Amino acid sequence: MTVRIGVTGATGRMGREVIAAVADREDCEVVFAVNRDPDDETIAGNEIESAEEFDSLVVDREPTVVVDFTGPESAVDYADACADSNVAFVTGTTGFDDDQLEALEAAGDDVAVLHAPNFARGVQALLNVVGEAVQNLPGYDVELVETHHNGKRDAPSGTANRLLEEIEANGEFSERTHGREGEAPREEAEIGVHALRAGNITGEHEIVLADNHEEVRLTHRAEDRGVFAAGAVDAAVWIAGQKAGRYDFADVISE
Ligand SMILES: NC(=O)C1=CN([C@@H]2O[C@H](COP(=O)(O)OP(=O)(O)OC[C@H]3O[C@@H](n4cnc5c(N)ncnc54)[C@H](OP(=O)(O)O)[C@@H]3O)[C@@H](O)[C@H]2O)C=CC1
Ligand SMILES: O=C(O)C1=N[C@H](C(=O)O)C[C@H](O)C1
Repeated sequence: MTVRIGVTGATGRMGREVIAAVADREDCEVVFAVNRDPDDETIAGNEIESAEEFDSLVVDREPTVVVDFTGPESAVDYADACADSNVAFVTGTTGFDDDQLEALEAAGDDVAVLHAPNFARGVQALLNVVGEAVQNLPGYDVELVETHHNGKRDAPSGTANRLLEEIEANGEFSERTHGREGEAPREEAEIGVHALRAGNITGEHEIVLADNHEEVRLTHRAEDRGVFAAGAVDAAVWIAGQKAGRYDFADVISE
């Protein structure tokens, strides 16, 4: 069965990559690609249509799944529309607040919804090992540095937040300190969190664990956005066979 994919945020950095990744495969196809502000451009042979047409495109083109890389507010709207039309929803969008996350989760009562802040398999591996590193090094200082391009809106990154949850679940920490300025000595059990924004850097996450005699650095560096798009399309093909519920990229990888 060919998985029919609708793409949102089609002319964005990630939307373009998703369309290109689908074009490289034989098990799926793009049935529509929308953007808030479409122009006459085509991407890998796909016309870009207006996001205002989303609801009718979902009915007329019968996608199996929508893949979304936009912004939190629109991702929630798209998830709601998919839930109403019995279409699965995969989103890599980050920067959701608690209410938006709750709304996204609610869509999972009706259809399969997969939300992952990072579709790189290497980040999944990093998530698997970071807790163990923290457990093995009790009392070590932990700092997290994430570096992204100058167009990124949210900070810390969605991936950084996910890594922080993993770190906090595996050690005794007091608080997150976001950057330092002025008289700001390090508190013993704090986790320092630092967001760098520069140029066109695709995405780097580094966790530093150190005491006064040694340091361990766990680093993931995405070389290009194709790695995220490939994971998102893997997730879209995988979710086509799933029942309603909330899923994670780890569910895709574990099969
Ligand atoms: N999970 C993962 O692996 C990854 C996640 N991301 C996340 O994906 C998201 C998008 O990133 P990126 O592609 O770099 O961002 P871009 O700004 O390049 O693209 C976002 C796209 O979404 C559209 N958009 C934004 N807001 C709305 C809205 N309210 N309604 C409709 N369309 C909207 C934009 O349209 P317009 O042109 O009109 O502004 C644009 O086409 C971010 O949250 C980012 O953190 C990014 C990379 C990997
Ligand atoms: O905005 C980006 O570019 C990225 N966002 C994701 C995040 O917020 O974690 C994933 C990746 O690092 C690229």
